[in-house]
Amino acid sequence: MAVANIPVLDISDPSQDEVRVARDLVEAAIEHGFIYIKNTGGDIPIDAVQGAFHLSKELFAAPLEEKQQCRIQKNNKGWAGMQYESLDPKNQRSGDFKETFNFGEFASGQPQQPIPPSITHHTSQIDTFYDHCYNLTLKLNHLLGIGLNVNPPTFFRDAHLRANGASSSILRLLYYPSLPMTTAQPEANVRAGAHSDYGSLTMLFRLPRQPGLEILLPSNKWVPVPVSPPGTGSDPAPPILVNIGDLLSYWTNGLLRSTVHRVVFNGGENSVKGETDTDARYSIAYFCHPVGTLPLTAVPSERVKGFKGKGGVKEEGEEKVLTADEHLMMRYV
Ligand SMILES: O=C(O)CCC(=O)C(=O)O
Ligand SMILES: [Fe+2]
Repeated sequence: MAVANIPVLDISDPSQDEVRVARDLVEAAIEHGFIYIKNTGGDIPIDAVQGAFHLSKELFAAPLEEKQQCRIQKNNKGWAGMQYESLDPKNQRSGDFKETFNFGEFASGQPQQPIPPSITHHTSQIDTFYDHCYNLTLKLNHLLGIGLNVNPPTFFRDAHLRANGASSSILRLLYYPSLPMTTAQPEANVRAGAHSDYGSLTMLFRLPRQPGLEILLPSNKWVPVPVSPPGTGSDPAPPILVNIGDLLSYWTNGLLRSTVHRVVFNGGENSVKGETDTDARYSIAYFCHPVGTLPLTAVPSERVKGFKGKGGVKEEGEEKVLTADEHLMMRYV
């Protein structure tokens, strides 16, 4: 059965040539919009990832009232219950079969939002994990700058630096309960409806043998994205899946691809060999956004400027330049 042919890169191996890795990253971002980053603990310690999954299980197992006290707000932070979100409302009859909890950035080690009391003893762990994700996305943004020959190569990295202002970046825990036998109607077959992500980059952590994610190919065919692609089976953790979001695609005139994806119940015709787990599924996403007030001016890269794809930033003087937050607001409506 066909699976997504997404390249696996090792960006934490110091013996690798940085420019070469950066170019491979850019080519994968152009062709697939998705890239696997080998996870050998070099950038994010393996026990930090495992710890985040344990914490996630504790959080979703907390009493309903505790989670309801933290309901998601307009600022996109907090808990959303089953079928609250519908990522593909045109094609879905019911909401996504999932619960989510969104963490915004902490300030001085403290959450800026209500946290279920059951997990308050883990707040510093959440803060640390958020920071690991933030730092890895800075590294990825730097590599994209190098790979696209942006002048200066720190252009994208600087656009995401906390020191330059607040961003809408979110660390999201996701819990997809197993499907009760009695609800096996076709419309219940969606854990997360078809969508593309809004920000610049997303990093996704998954658990071994917990498949379900699919991407839509340019040929309009859905293919599964294996959790552990060839070459990663003996790594201490599955690779981190990185994908390009709508903002970065817009900013690069469509050169970098923001690929539509969804999460389905496994066991269907698209299931990956050896990945047929039917339990509840947990995943963790970090949605990276630039500094909110940052104007999305033309990327100083010949390759980006020379690419005439769909949409894209306006030439100076042509139209109002959007800020990162204005771009996000447009995506919300
Ligand atoms: O859970 C997953 O595998 C993907 C989730 C996702 O695409 C999202 O939350 O944007
Ligand atoms: Fe997504």
